[in-house]
Amino acid sequence: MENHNAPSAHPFSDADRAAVYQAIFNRRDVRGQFLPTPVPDEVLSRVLMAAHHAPSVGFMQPWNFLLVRSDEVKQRVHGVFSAANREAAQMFPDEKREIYSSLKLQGILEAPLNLCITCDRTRSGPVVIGRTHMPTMDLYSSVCAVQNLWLAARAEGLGVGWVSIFHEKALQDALGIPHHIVPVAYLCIGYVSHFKDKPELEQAGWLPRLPINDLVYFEQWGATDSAQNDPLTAALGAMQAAIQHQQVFPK
Ligand SMILES: Cc1cc2c(cc1C)N(C[C@H](O)[C@H](O)[C@H](O)COP(=O)(O)O)c1[nH]c(=O)[nH]c(=O)c1N2
Repeated sequence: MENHNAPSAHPFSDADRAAVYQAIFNRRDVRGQFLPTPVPDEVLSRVLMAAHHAPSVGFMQPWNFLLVRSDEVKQRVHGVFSAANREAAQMFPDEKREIYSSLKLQGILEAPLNLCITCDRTRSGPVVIGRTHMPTMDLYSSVCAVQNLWLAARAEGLGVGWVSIFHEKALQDALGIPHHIVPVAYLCIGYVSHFKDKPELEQAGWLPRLPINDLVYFEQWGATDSAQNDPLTAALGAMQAAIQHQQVFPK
């Protein structure tokens, strides 16, 4: 993993670079392995600050961070999840419904900390640099904050699980969020007994990880390198196989 071609101004050592990839490749969506150990404020302040340093369209910073620690509020949110989850199960075809119902899809009550990351779509007025023609960019900015927090949390040894099985209005009401503020992500956060090696949905046979070479196009939509002789295609294929066999980016 040595970076022989790094320009001289490259600020990361090989070890630092490897640590970034380690956080990315060993991050997991955690639903079931939470420990009750509280998250110290020093650690929490670091992951929240990482979220606050995410990119945002027009530097809009449309996020807020609503921390939930009380059992009473968690129970309310869990009720909102349960109602939506019962409806969700009915939406899947018969052959998938049984697996769906067996999946654990949240750790709201077990995680010592819950966090709702929101998007205030009005934050810097109606005209925002970069959002003039694609209005959803503010929502994507809040998602960038989620991902920053998720990776920082992994580096801290904290598990994060994203729960999105809610009626939006019911979640807003449970948390006292005004209806013009979008609850982008409801996250369950805490130390964990272990991180799984693979996504739980992959392990459960729900879906496999897609081959990256089916997703990379050249010059025009849909144009994969079907001859498989492009060096990038070869490198990506080899890397995906190695990751699948845990040969690179070990924990
Ligand atoms: C926008 C969004 C929304 C959700 C999720 C993720 C994202 C990005 N995920 C987690 C998701 O299932 C998980 O990321 C994938 O299965 C891949 O697994 P890893 O995150 O790599 O462990 C998720 N998981 C879950 O158990 N309940 C949920 O409601 C959701 N919702």
